[in-house]
Amino acid sequence: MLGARGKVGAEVCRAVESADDTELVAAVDAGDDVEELVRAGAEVVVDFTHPDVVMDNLRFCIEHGIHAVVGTTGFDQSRLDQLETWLVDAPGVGVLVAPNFSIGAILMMRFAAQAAPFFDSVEVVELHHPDKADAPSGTARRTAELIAAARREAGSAPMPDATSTGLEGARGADVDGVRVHGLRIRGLVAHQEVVLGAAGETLTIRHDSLDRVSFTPGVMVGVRSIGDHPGLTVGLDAFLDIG
Ligand SMILES: NC(=O)C1=CN([C@@H]2O[C@H](COP(=O)(O)OP(=O)(O)OC[C@H]3O[C@@H](n4cnc5c(N)ncnc54)[C@H](OP(=O)(O)O)[C@@H]3O)[C@@H](O)[C@H]2O)C=CC1
Ligand SMILES: O=C(O)C1=N[C@H](C(=O)O)C[C@H](O)C1
Repeated sequence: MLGARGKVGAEVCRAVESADDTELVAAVDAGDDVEELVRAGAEVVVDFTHPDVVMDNLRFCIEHGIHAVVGTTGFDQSRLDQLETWLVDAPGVGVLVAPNFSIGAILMMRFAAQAAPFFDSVEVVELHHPDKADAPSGTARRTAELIAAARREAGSAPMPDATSTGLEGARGADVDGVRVHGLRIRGLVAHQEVVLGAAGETLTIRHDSLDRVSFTPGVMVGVRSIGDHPGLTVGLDAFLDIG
């Protein structure tokens, strides 16, 4: 485990230790020697650290032939391309990058993409605890990309928006043409709403992670599956039987 003393890392350590078919061989956090992963013979590394350090961690894992299950966010296309490049020299190694491991969040993204072509307007609102480093959240970024792809494929018209003047940021970030708004509120964990609208109606799809245990079943699916999936996989959907 990389990020073993972090909020999610601590939950993952508990899940790995309490399962019959997995063993926690190394619990590494900031300041610890990453070589411990190799000395301990880790077959799979789970990374819940920080966007600033995750790429160095993954280069280390790939170079040492260790599969990786990555929850850390802050990934854009250039980072994913970099991982693909490193993986060319390590053909047996699998890396899973999943912006959200909770089954509810994965379904929320699916439902949003499915609904998006049926409405004129779609915007994403993500709400998180204020200790979060990245904005928008990885989940919101991925949701917006999926919505944009679904609308492109359906030939949807551009979304209506008459804004011609306003304060910078007031309309959120533009991710692939989809507006994403971020709130950072003490007391929250991880929440997201996708708000869709057409003449005379709106549809709101909301997901709430109320506790970080919501992420661990999905992480365990990733840990058990990644060895059979060499190369880069983005999103846990590929390992779930959800069509
Ligand atoms: N994909 C998903 O389902 C989810 C993803 N996340 C993402 O996971 C990441 C971590 O979230 P969270 O647990 O809340 O954050 P935390 O800050 O609670 O935990 C991160 C931990 O990683 C440690 N760390 C920092 N640098 C290194 C390093 N080089 N090697 C090993 N450990 C290191 C930190 O130490 P220190 O504090 O001393 O710097 C800290 O203990 C974030 O990017 C978050 O967005 C979160 C929830 C779910
Ligand atoms: O930092 C968090 O807490 C979370 N990060 C992930 C993200 O950026 O989407 C997943 C979840 O939202 C919790």
